[in-house]
Amino acid sequence: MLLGCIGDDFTGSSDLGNTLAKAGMRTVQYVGTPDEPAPAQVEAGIVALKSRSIPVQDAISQSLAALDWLRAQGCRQFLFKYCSTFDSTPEGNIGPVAEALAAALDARQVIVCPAFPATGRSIYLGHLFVWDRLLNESGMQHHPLTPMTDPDIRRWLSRQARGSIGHVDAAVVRQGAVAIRRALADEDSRGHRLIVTDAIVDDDLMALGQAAAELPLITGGSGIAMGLPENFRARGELAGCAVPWRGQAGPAVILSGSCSAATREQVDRHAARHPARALDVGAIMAGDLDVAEYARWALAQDGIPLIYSSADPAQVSATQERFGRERTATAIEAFFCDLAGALVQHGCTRLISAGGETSGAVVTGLNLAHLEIGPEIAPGVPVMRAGDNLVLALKSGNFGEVDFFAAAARVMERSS
Ligand SMILES: Nc1ncnc2c1ncn2[C@@H]1O[C@H](COP(=O)(O)OP(=O)(O)OP(=O)(O)O)[C@@H](O)[C@H]1O
Ligand SMILES: O=C(O)[C@@H](O)C(=O)CO
Repeated sequence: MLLGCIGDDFTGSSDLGNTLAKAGMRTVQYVGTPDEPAPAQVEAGIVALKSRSIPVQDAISQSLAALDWLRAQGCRQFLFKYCSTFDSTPEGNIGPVAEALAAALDARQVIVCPAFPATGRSIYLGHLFVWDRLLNESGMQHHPLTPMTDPDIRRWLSRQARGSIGHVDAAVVRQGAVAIRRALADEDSRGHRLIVTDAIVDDDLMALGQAAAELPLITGGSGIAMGLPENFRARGELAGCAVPWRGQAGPAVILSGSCSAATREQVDRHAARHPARALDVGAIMAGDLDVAEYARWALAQDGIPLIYSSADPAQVSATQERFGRERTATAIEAFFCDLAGALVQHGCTRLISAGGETSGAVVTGLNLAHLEIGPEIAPGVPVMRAGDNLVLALKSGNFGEVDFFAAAARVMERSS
């Protein structure tokens, strides 16, 4: 294994898998840190954790355990993948995990770059934009678990990190890899270990990737991985032949727990054309919803059934005030976890899930060890094979066009 990656959630890890596989690396996503060695042909391994919204110390220890395993597989370069909207709280977990990984690897000049231009995320003068909106005006200020209220990534990160934060701005990034390397070294000599780098378009990310060829640790969204495969290719280290992909027919079901603006639109569009049931969160909290009945309902439908808890910010706030933020999230996720298990047990072969935490719960309910990366459905969302008769699509909250769910079901059937 050449490149060892640690993802702080499951959809984000599949987003990264998509980028690396498209760029020609043989990539496997692992569900948590494996107990066994990886097969020799894996070139990029992604250990998907569910560490974005857990206590800081737990996120650090899980990430360090993942790092140990990746090192034991022979990796020489490591990537910590977090959200392109920098989802985190003033306490963490991005800064503390990045610093712990850097300390373990004795890494300096650690790039911090959540940019992902294909989905509208760019960084200019340290500020994160989602299309033409600053992060804190993009809808992310209403996120149920990690409301993002500050668009200045340097300032937000400095609240989480022990060390000071450096910055390489767009004017330097535009000059290419040599200038970036020089600027990273300058920031390092000023004592900054974590260094936010601007990136507006894919070319910026390719230049950053080239500049990072010899760096042990890189952190960011999936965009920062775009330029890395080329470094391994240039050294003649990639096998270079694609792994064949087989599509999957059979019953498809959608589970959506994301409350993002994009997902809510996708839910509305899909529900207007296909069977759909909204979950009553109060009934989940009271333990009154029968998972088996929902699974039976879904598998008896024509079309592509959708079961969702997705709700608008006012409903989410009201629910959280009534039941508590953590308790609500945990109960909804537990419901989706059990429902995913029941659906697959009774014949679902194409399972689509929306939301990172939700997808973490779904994958946990399926007891999977690893996922093979397949074709792209939308920027940042691949199909993944999870066994002989099961494929998954794990959609990050804000990704995908308005008809994403139907498109996903179609791409899942396709062989390449
Ligand atoms: N109706 C609701 N009321 C309150 N909380 C909800 C409701 N529906 C879902 N949730 C919780 O909100 C959280 C949504 O997070 P999730 O990561 O699944 O989506 P997302 O943040 O939009 O996706 P991503 O992390 O991929 O951007 C989950 O913990 C989920 O359980
Ligand atoms: O980077 C992103 O936006 C996604 O891969 C993600 O992590 C959302 O959970």
